[in-house]
Amino acid sequence: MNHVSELIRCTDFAAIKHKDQRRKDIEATPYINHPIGVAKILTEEAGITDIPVIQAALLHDTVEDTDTSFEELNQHFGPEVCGIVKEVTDDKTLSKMERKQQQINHAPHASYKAKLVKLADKLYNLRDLRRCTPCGWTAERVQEYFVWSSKVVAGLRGTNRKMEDTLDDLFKERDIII
Ligand SMILES: Nc1nc2c(ncn2[C@@H]2O[C@H](COP(=O)(O)OP(=O)(O)O)[C@@H](OP(=O)(O)OP(=O)(O)O)[C@H]2O)c(=O)[nH]1
Ligand SMILES: [Mn+2]
Repeated sequence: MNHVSELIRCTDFAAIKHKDQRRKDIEATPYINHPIGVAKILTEEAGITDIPVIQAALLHDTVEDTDTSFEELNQHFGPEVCGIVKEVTDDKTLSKMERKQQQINHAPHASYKAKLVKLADKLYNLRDLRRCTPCGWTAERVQEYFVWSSKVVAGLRGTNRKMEDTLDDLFKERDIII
């Protein structure tokens, strides 16, 4: 199958899976805007043309946030895409604090392709936080998310200059020393 239809298949799959999910902003933006935006950062800003990386970006939150299983991803999109999504999926059996710590610990050991998806995910979410504060979040919680993200990004360095430089500007704006 050609690359365009591979990408549309992923977009369609993710849109169906995330259909009842909304972002945490006041406007309750459809959640699918996030994976599509992560894929766009990779193609438009980071210069990535590797199709499995873009597919994984489109699908990256389906297992973590919906009823999707890795078997399903493997069946529909094959082992490479499924493997990248697995690498960027938090273990939901752990507590939130443990999950956050695991992201910091695991980041340096992720594959190059998974690191690309993680960088784009963090960049999207930090820009989103800058755009507006999620419902119920205090300014302190926003700042903590920036500080935690900077620790995850520290383990992803040396992967993509463009995304790392853009992230660094966002950290500097928040007085986070990197
Ligand atoms: N900035 C922002 N984030 C929102 C919004 N709506 C949903 N999110 C999601 O919330 C997650 C960050 O919030 P947390 O409180 O840290 O995590 P939680 O959802 O597990 O409780 C991100 O998940 P994630 O993509 O899995 O990434 P991460 O948890 O690895 O950072 C992000 O995509 C929004 O309006 N603004
Ligand atoms: Mn995400």
